[in-house]
Amino acid sequence: MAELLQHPEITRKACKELEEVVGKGNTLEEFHISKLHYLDAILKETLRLHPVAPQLVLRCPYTTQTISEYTIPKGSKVLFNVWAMQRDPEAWENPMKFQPERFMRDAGKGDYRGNNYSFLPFGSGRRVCPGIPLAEKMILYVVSTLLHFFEWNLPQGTTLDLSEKFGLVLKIQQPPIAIPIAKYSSLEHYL
Ligand code: HEM
Repeated sequence: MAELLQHPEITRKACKELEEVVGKGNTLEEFHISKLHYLDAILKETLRLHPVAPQLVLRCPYTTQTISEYTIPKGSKVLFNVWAMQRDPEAWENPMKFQPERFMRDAGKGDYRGNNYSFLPFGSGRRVCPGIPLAEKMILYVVSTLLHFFEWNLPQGTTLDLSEKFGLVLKIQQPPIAIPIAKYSSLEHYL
């Protein structure tokens, strides 16, 4: 939602997709979700720039391992800086720009199962997040519903600060305040 508040053109495209797939004023149902390709690309781009677990979960090898020219001694604590990997200019064009279209052009780039080492928002390997199907559906469902029924604006005279607060879980430093305006006058859309 914070990235969308910063990018009105992207929000307009997402709302247009919702109107085409769900229909003006219709309730979003589970079967619509797989048809929301642009919203899916928005989710992927958000998880690329703002991975929930920026360093994944600590790994600790049982035996000494050699990977390329690196030796990782048994018992080391290994963190993967996914935050940096997902902003690597060698892997991503204009890495600092919020551009959902990059995932529309190349669907393989947005594989959540950890096969593309430049994009690991849910981790990889045997400890990969088992909640991917639920997370993917629920985030798209909630964000799409918020966009389909409300127009969102920043309070007048305010700007959004997307600075992050690092930790095991990545958070936004200043939680954004946004004002919803109902798109429909009839109460039945909101009950
Ligand atoms: C946006 C939503 C979510 C994100 C970004 C996310 C991300 C992650 C990440 C990065 C890991 C660590 C993977 C690794 O180190 O390789 C993880 C682990 C895990 N996630 Fe999620 N997750 C999400 C939602 C969920 C949901 C909805 C569930 C359950 C319903 C869930 C259950 C778990 C569990 C149980 C683990 C530990 C797996 C293990 O260590 O074997 N997650 N998640």
